[in-house]
Amino acid sequence: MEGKAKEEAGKGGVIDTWLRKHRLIYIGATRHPFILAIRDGTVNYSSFKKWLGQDYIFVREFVAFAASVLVKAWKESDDSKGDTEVILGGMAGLHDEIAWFKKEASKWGVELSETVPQKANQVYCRFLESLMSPEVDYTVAITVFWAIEAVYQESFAHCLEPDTNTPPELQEVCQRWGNDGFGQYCHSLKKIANRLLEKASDDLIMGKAGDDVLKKAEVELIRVLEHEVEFWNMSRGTA
Ligand SMILES: Cc1ncc(CO)c(N)n1
Repeated sequence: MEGKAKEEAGKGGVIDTWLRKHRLIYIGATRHPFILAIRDGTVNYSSFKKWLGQDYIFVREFVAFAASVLVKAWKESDDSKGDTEVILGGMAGLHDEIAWFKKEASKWGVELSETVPQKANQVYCRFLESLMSPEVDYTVAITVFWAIEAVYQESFAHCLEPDTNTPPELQEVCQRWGNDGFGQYCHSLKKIANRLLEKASDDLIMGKAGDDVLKKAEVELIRVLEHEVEFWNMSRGTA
């Protein structure tokens, strides 16, 4: 990152700078018509069930990605900052989430064992798999990790705001990602990502490596947002 960008980032962190820069796609991912339909109570239940089955498959893949991020945190930082605890806490949450998906699927009559990943889901999972490689920098991986969690947090918290018409039977789903604890967790991930991005930016100024890492983190962040939009689109489609 150049001097000016860094100066600006100093005010709210690198991530907020990027979110301002890529605002349209960020809004696209966090205020998608699928989410707006939950929020105004017009959601189509076949879409919801489709999302549920597909997201279960995604989350199982995401667990493996989370494990790869944990390994990177353990390897690359001295962990005096406690990064591994934050990630481990996230993984514990994913463990609960998988149990919750099974319970929810049986409630809605979705047969998880018969659910096949749709195209957008396959593409997103392949993207995650590419980021599990040891070659991928911890800074890039944690930025991606934060973005994936943050999109759901922002999206579902939006459905829980006052004066929304989120159907009572979907409140619990929205609570899962929209609750304050999940918000805190996302904030912790964001702080870790910002710290590492800041460091990459300092390394760049000192003439050390860093430029590649920053560029790649920004590119992959945008890709996450694009994949999230596609994932919502897939869920909304009745095919
Ligand atoms: C597609 C998708 N993105 C993000 C999350 C959550 O964090 C999820 N469960 N599924």
